[in-house]
Amino acid sequence: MQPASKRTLDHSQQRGKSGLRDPHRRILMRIIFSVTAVTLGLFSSLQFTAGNYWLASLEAFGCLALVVGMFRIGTSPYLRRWIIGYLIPTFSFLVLITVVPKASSTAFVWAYAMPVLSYLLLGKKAGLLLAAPFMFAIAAYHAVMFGDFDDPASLIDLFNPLICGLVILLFIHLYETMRAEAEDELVYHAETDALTGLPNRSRFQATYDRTLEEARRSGIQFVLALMDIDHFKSINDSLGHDAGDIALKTLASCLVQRLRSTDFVGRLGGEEFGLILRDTDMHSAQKLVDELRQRIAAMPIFYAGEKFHLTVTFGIASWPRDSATTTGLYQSADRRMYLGKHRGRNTVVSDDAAEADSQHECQQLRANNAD
Ligand SMILES: Nc1nc2c(ncn2[C@@H]2O[C@H](COP(=O)(O)OP(=O)(O)OP(=O)(O)O)[C@@H](O)[C@H]2O)c(=O)[nH]1
Repeated sequence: MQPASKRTLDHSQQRGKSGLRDPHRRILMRIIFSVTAVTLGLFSSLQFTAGNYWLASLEAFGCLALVVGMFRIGTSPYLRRWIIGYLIPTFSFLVLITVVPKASSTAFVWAYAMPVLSYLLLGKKAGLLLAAPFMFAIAAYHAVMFGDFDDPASLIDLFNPLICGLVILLFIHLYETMRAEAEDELVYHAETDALTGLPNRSRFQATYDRTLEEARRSGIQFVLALMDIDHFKSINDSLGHDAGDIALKTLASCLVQRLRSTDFVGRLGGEEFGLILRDTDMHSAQKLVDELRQRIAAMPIFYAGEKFHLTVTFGIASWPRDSATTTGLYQSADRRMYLGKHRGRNTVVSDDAAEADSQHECQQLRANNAD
């Protein structure tokens, strides 16, 4: 079965893209923009001095666009468009200086830089799609212009740069494939709870923060549910730590199976789990969470020929009803979960009035737990 965490990732976070991660792409693009802007600025003033006014204006315009890009690239939501918008004219320019008459005879070496840049900035698939046509154009031009197919010495001269280009493309493709896989693997382990396969606390927190940002933009409400296993210590104490581990794993797959693909579940630590229920009001969430609670209570857990059951307590809070901030919402759900424990466990607490009445009970319980 696919690991639980993979099935709970939202689309925006699914991995599969290769190349550098966005923050690194932005840094690299800013450096590339600034170097190109300085170069174009210099060339523009030289062309102006030489009297080539149209070329000077074109280069000055390019320089200006890049300066704007330097400021926008850090936060622009259209990073990919900026990259493509930069690479296509740059590669076209490199093809141009290769094919214009009396240009440098070694200008074709720029073709080797194309796959490096486009793979790093766009990833494997888009990188190949963008670099290959430009490299092919340069190779075709060389074959037509300098290939004397009757002269073996000329053919060797032609094949050397062609084969070198192919080798570079092939190795960058292989390297990027392996690098992207290794990075995905690392990120997966850094964000995943090893026992249950669920997203761990840091991944949950990142998703929770992002959900709130999205909810602020869209105005669509969501519910945060915190869940804690009841008397888990006694399971460990009576049946052993392995039985406790089996219980955690069984519980994790139950949560993943029951929730919608748009919802998100993570293990926050120990026997505590967090659930983000998107596009849901408090009434529907309470119904769903209570069904979940009953399902968990009825679910048999098998260990070493033994069958046992466990129960859980939920505290739930709704955005924006209970709080408009991540911290406030979390505190609200956490407070209610503690109240549920205090009221005898195996329950779902979402009631504000009851909560207000019992603030001091909760504080007392926390103090006891701290002791
Ligand atoms: N088997 C197992 N036990 C764990 C793991 N992480 C935490 N625990 C145990 O979970 C237990 C938590 O106990 P408590 O915090 O006292 O909570 P509880 O017994 O569930 O009591 P209430 O929450 O008040 O209902 C401890 O015994 C921890 O050792 C784990 O990964 N595996």
